[in-house]
Amino acid sequence: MSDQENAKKLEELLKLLNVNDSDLSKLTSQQRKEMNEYKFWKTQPVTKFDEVVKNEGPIDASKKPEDIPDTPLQLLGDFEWCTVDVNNEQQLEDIYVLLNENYVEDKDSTFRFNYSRDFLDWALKPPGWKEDWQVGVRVKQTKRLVGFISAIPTNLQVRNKDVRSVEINFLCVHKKLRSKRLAPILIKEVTRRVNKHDIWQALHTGGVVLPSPISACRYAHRPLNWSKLHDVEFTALPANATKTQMIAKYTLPKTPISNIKIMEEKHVDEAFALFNKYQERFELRPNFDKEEFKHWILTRESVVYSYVIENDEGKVTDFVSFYSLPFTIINNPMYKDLGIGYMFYYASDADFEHERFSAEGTEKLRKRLNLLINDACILARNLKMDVFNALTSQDNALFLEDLKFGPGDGFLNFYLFNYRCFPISGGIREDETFDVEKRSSVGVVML
Ligand SMILES: CCCCCCCCCCCCCC(=O)SCCNC(=O)CCNC(=O)[C@H](O)C(C)(C)COP(=O)(O)OP(=O)(O)OC[C@H]1O[C@@H](n2cnc3c(N)ncnc32)[C@H](O)[C@@H]1OP(=O)(O)O
Repeated sequence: MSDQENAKKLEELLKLLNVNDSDLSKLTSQQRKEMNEYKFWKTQPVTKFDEVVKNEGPIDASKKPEDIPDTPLQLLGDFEWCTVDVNNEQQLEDIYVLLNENYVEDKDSTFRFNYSRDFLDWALKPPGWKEDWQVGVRVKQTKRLVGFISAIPTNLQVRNKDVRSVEINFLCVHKKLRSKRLAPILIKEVTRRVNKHDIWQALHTGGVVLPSPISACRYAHRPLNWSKLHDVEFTALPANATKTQMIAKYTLPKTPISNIKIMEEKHVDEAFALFNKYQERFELRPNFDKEEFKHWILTRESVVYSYVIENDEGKVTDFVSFYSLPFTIINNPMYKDLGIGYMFYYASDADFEHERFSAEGTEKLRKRLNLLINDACILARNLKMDVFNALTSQDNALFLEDLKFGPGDGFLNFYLFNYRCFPISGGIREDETFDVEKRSSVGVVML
């Protein structure tokens, strides 16, 4: 199937997702591949495209850790399993090299994610992380790392239920070993290792359509350095506009508008309480404890940045965080990388008195988020980031257009492994525009 046909199918799927708020049955085998063609996924405990979800909960709840084999799956002769010790500099370097040479690229192979060592150290080692869940495949003879997948623990809240889970990320197979069914083996091996710890559910995201997304969000981009984005062909010059006009359109003030400041340890208790209260509005969200909150949110240079706004009494009324994940620009004579800030978690006390979708509450929140996220964009620009990315998740649809985020080509599907779930709104309408009215009920951000 050509890329164009694939894109069309995805478009249809997204439309269906939007019109069928509580019914996955319309996500039929017409979308992407026939269910039967998912040779691996059709064997896994996931919701089928044509399945009508009646109740939310685990799909297969029959197993116990002792039922799970103690030894890894068989690999082809030339390869061997390894556990990658991310505390070991050389081994972290192995992951870094594998990802930087082989991880996600755009479809024209112009940009590739450039996960830094510090970023990986942050992403792979939250409180409760397990070395055993950083699963690698090496070439027996050379010990070169050619495959990787990771799991980190997370306590998810899916509507009113606590779901002890892992987040799966950084699945990567070396380019030379693609299409050899190594990915399903990595997925099965990480599943085995996680199941041994009596955990049976997982959250993962991806651009690919698999059975079956519980939500789909769209990427949106706010240029911070328009001329560079144009030079590297990330952004085109629209017809009827000049470069000068575009630069002027995206120019931001030199310094933030509010009294926003870096979040410090002393702000954590208040920011954490604010976060917990704010997150209650979402149907899918992580339940962080305070240590996790600190791990994910407190600023780490070049990795994640967080800021608070305090009122006159010194009380934290808002916080915002974004992470830094640059792109490597492949084969560009002028620039090697593109600085990218990604919207992460935020919270505001602007509308706690109202029901989430009331007109009054919405307007108050919209105003406050406009101020907060505009300041976040200014701070990101001052950190030399070239573009600020956000999904249509959370309450983002409230500020995206106002703050000149343009809709991107990319969509992100959210999946729950071994858990049936009604669809969750992803912040896009049937025509894929930002859904300002309904916004999104996805309150988890995956790296
Ligand atoms: C309780 C605990 C449970 C833990 C596990 C929960 C599930 C976690 C699931 C993983 C979440 C990962 C989250 C992230 O990290 S998303 C990021 C994924 N990584 C990349 O895109 C990096 C660049 N690409 C690659 O390295 C390879 O193309 C990968 C490794 C992606 C596939 O390698 P390859 O191209 O050489 O293919 P194959 O011949 O080995 O295998 C083909 C089979 O693999 C299915 N496939 C392809 N891509 C994905 C994908 N992104 N999620 C799930 N499945 C995927 C595909 O439908 C087919 O199955 P089926 O169509 O026949 O059925």
